[in-house]
Amino acid sequence: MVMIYCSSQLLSTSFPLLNPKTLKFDAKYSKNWLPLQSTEGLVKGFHQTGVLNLNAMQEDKASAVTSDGSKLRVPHVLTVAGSDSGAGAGIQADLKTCAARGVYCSTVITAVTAQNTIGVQGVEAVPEDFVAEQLKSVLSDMRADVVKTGMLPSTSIVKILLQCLKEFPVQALVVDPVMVSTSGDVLAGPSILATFREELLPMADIVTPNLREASVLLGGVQLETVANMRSAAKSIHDMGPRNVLVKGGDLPASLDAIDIFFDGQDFYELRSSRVKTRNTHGTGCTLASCIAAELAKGHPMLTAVKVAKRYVETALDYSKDIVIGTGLQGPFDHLSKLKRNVHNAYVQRAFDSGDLFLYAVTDSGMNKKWGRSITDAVKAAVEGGATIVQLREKDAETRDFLEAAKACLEICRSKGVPLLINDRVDVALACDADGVHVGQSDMPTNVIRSLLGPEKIIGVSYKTPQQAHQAWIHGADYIGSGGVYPTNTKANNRSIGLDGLKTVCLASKLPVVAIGGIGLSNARSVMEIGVPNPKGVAVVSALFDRECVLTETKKLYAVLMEAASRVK
Ligand SMILES: Cc1ncc(COP(=O)(O)OP(=O)(O)O)c(N)n1
Ligand SMILES: Cc1nc(C(=O)O)sc1CCOP(=O)(O)O
Ligand SMILES: [Mg+2]
Repeated sequence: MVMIYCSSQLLSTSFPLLNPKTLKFDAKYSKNWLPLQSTEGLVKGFHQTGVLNLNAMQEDKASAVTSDGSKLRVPHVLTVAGSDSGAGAGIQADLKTCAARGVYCSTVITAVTAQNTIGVQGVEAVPEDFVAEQLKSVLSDMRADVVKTGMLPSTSIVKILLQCLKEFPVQALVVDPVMVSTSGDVLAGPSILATFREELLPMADIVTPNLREASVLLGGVQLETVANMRSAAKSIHDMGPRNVLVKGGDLPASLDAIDIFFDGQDFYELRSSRVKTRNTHGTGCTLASCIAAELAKGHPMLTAVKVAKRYVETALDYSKDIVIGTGLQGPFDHLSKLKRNVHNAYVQRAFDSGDLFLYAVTDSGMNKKWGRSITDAVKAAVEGGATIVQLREKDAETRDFLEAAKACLEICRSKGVPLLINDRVDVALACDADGVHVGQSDMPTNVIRSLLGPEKIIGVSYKTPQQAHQAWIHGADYIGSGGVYPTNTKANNRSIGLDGLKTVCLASKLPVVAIGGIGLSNARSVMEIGVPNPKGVAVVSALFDRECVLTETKKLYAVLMEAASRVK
């Protein structure tokens, strides 16, 4: 017998599955488990078979959570499945799903398929001993929280897996009973059916058959209605799995995608609108691995199933018109990222310090004063020679700001000019802007980087050499330094003068753009301070608090070009 001891506070914050309040529910959901005793501060549990199971994981997490942050374990799904060369399904879908859901995924490959959007051209099973070796390598060292199975091509492989799970128990086993591919190709022969029914399903915490698989498991019954699905879920539950999800994606004459979830007591009819798309290859693998990922995070089974269904629906909707392959069934985009490079045919080029040369920063108040839209102002600045644009719309409504940003992006991209958003990382993300400019009190650079990704431009405002060093350490791309001169555009702004700018420029390993009170009359002095930095000037009122933005931008560009030629 194995016992663990945890404070109730730790239980409730870190281990919802073992919270005394929910223990009853978990004992039902994972029927190998029984609570022995539940007292004020202590919970003792044991596995009926005497095998260390859920407790092993929780115990491990307990020490990880209470020790220093660097020891924190991440949720981990091990997928035991076949490789799909087309990468829409199988191991490849599982890896992408777990990555998208923020869960680590290790892989044991049971078979290699030659497969594309037309069908399965070949299957090569991995030798059984080698499947066993992969299982042992991962489970003996890496402690998976949840195992998810896909293609299991032979009875022996099922037996090897079950043996390994006895030796290295995990929190949950998710079984996607892959028997026939969506293109109709058989991936697991009839001999394996008995082993599925008699040995694998009784060990499963959830099994996720589609209509065809449910029918095969039940000896060929016809499944054509939601009522049929309910009775199928019940009959499959009788084979031993703790939960059953019968997927009705192929249900004839249904506008919705209806799945039936049965936990042994209650039925849940889960509905989502059917996404009209050819790109459905791999939805089964994806749904099961997402369930596994959510379980690994500690969510209860029904929550995991609902999140997984929503995840698949969202990914399908995002991918509904992408075109990969010539066959009837295409893959979808698990990470919802592919289209950005297809739609606009725009791939962001690397940031270059030369981009800072004439840096136009918009101001909604000035645009209103002169009766201009943001887009008209940006168009004029770009035509006049601005080499980078920042939308600094301090009092715009978020929705208006986003719409304006999208329109300005089109203008800037048509001229190859990067467009940054001031302060609002959310708006930059939503419109896929080229980057952001932030100040000292905005989001930290490393957080912005993790949100925006490695290719985006991050500029940060700094006034001192020490701060300039920080910007470099934290991974910014450039520094905005000022106010060089007094300005009316930004309230209570401390000026650092040309000397202050020079000190920052000398200390900075990053390119610097000067800002604050700069215009036609003094841009030359800024560019000629006698150090390699600054790379340019950032201006607001000198361009936008003027009658003609185009003319003023052209004039400033000419001044800067002349200064640059002198510096050379
Ligand atoms: C190029 C450039 N440099 C500095 C600033 C100032 O940014 P911040 O300190 O965040 O102040 P606000 O612009 O938000 O008022 C800038 N916007 N651009
Ligand atoms: C937005 C901003 N940031 C500053 C800083 O010192 O960081 S000065 C400034 C305003 C710049 O406007 P103008 O070109 O009209 O002087
Ligand atoms: Mg700011």
